[in-house]
Amino acid sequence: MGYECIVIGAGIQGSFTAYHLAKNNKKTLLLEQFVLPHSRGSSHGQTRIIRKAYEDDFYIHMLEESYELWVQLEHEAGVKLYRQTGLLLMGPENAEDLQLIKNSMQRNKVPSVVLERHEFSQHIPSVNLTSGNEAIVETSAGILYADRALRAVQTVFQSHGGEIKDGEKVINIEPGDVITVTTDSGTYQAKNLVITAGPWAKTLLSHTGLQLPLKVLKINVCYWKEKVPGTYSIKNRFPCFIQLQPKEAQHDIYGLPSNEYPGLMKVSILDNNCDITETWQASNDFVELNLLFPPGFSPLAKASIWSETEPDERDRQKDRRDIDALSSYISCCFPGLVPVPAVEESCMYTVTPDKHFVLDRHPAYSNIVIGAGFSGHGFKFGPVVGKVLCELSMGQNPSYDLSPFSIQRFRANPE
Ligand SMILES: Cc1cc2nc3c(=O)[nH]c(=O)nc-3n(C[C@H](O)[C@H](O)[C@H](O)COP(=O)(O)OP(=O)(O)OC[C@H]3O[C@@H](n4cnc5c(N)ncnc54)[C@H](O)[C@@H]3O)c2cc1C
Ligand SMILES: O=C(O)[C@@H]1CCCCN1
Repeated sequence: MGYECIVIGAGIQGSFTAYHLAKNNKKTLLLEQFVLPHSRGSSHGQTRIIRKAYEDDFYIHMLEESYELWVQLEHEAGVKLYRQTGLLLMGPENAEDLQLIKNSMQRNKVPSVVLERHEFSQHIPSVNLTSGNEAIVETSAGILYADRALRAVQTVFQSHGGEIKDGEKVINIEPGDVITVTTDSGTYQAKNLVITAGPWAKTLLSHTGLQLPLKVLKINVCYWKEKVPGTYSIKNRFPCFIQLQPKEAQHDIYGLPSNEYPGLMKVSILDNNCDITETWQASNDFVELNLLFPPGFSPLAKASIWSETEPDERDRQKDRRDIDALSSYISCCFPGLVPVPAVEESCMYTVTPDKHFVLDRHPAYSNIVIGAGFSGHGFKFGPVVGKVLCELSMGQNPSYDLSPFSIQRFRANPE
């Protein structure tokens, strides 16, 4: 029995693609290697940030629709998926990335409030603003309930006639006018295929003869205990935050208000778009990042903050340098937290050299569509990513200019 479309990978991107296909009356099969729900890819966990604080207008435009589609899913599934908390963005005055974000927010009329240094502690008493930093709050940002969202989108997909087969790993793909997909327990055929395999994208694409510059990084996700429970909680109206660091630090820090584990706040590290591109060609085991801290922080010279990993072997990676860097930051700026992580979890980023996604057709097979390389910031875009991958798969013109997300951009001499 053939399908109009098979989607490989039931993370947030594949699930939303399948959802849109089924809503367009396409007979769709969603294949997932693990039994659902699982925590071995990139879409698990209770929360993700949704924000419009981006440097690029195209992300902000996509997010405008994404917010609407999240609300639509809330109505369809009858569950609450979004909670407005605001996003506190802190960074060195006149830092280029902060200025670019501020400018694009202003250009796109993203609701925000500048917190002057003298009024900062009155509004956010539990955070020490680093000297020489400025702060801005994006008021409409918030959190998405990730696990709940994944369940909701899969349920609505099934209610539109979509079929999910979990616990079935795809082991081969034979391209053609009719594509044959072989799993460890069956063979399926379809006119179209969408590959949204997260950290396993490289392995799956190799069956189609395509190599993309994707790196899989293991991320330590840490939760820190509040000295006084509730200090940084959603109930106390504490926002999500992103701390931009000086360029030389090559990593930024972010956090979400305490919510999922009562009394514990999630604070982790993110890279700040610097030198991953430069180290791309290096065949070392780590992405080399030079860490440099603002005054008061313990300097760590030329440390590797994230381990590159094989997605099936991430638990073997035990690098802790990012945790040391976080402890220093927390001691300095979040005095209400115990600077030793209470819970450590892990997740994976699949990053492209420029941190923009891959949303494109396969260069050799136009009936194979690829969604990959979400580079640690793709969850919030799920509804729109699913929509454009569905449009590409149905042979329609996509609703957005997808040139920032093209495969062509990785070619040494793009035509
Ligand atoms: C710690 C962390 C924090 C993040 N924070 C944010 C945030 O605040 N805001 C935000 O917007 N984004 C955030 N992200 C990014 C976001 O979560 C990811 O971009 C997104 O979840 C990627 O989804 P995906 O569907 O591409 O991948 P995945 O969720 O990994 O899904 C891919 C699926 O494909 C399946 N698969 C792979 N190979 C096969 C095969 N051979 N056969 C069958 N199935 C297969 C996998 O098992 C997996 O379920 C964060 C990510 C991490 C790790
Ligand atoms: O996509 C986001 O908004 C977050 C920012 C912090 C790092 C993880 N991703």
